[in-house]
Amino acid sequence: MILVIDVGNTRIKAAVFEGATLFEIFVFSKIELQKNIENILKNFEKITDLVVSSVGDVEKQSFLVYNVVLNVHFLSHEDPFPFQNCYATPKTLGIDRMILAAGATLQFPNQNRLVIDAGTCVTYDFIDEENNYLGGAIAPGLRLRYEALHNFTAKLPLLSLESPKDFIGTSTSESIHSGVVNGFVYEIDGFIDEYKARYSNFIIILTGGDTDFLAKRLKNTIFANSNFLLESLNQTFQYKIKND
Ligand SMILES: Nc1ncnc2c1ncn2[C@@H]1O[C@H](COP(=O)(O)OP(=O)(O)O)[C@@H](O)[C@H]1O
Ligand SMILES: CC(C)(COP(=O)(O)O)[C@@H](O)C(=O)NCCC(=O)O
Ligand SMILES: [K+]
Repeated sequence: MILVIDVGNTRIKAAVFEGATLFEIFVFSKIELQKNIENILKNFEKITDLVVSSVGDVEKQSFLVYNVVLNVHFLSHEDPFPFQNCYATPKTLGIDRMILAAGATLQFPNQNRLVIDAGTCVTYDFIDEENNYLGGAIAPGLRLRYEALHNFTAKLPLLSLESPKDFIGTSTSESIHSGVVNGFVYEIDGFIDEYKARYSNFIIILTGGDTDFLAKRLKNTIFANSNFLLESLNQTFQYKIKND
């Protein structure tokens, strides 16, 4: 049994797998890390390996303390991946994006794939049918847009995510919701349309904390799976064991 942990910039997500079977998912904050790992290890005594993907600012030591009872693995760009990395700066490519690309390559063979991860940032990653990872885009995520409007102005309040009533906002709050939510949705659909203009055929995987909110609002057909990164982490680790 393995415990996979994805440290993002907002939250930590963890999952217990045995082979391809997912047993349970846990979502928590950085300060609750130790308490959660200890609980998980107590409930799943068969866990032998801890597999970590981190783009957040959690110290490696927070995981290395478990080295006495578990094999601790930090995935990095030096591990084997099932695609050709064509990024001009492969060492600065986020490990979360590499794992998403690996999951897309392994789960959807012989086709073009676009992965959209709507987390703290929204990231786009494209892997063509010959398994070349081409790159994509990084933009502020949904929550970040609300926070940026508040933090960088004198007058705008900090609002929580809400569906705009219309694209014409008739108050300060409605204008903010329209700008953030509609703007985000138009942007994602706009990106998808650009990819469609260049590639006749590809599948789209949507993941990240805003998956469910976005899935029903996009005009394009997508495969929505908020657990895609955790599943991909498990698959990338299995791939590493076979190919190291
Ligand atoms: N309970 C929650 N706490 C924080 N963000 C949440 C929560 N539920 C949904 N979200 C949304 O999830 C996004 C963060 O997604 P997530 O995948 O957790 O990010 P990351 O992987 O970067 O840590 C935010 O934009 C926010 O709108
Ligand atoms: C773009 C990211 C900040 C996204 O992080 P997330 O929203 O998943 O927390 C992360 O993938 C990262 O730090 N990337 C490094 C730069 C790059 O991928 O080119
Ligand atoms: K992301």
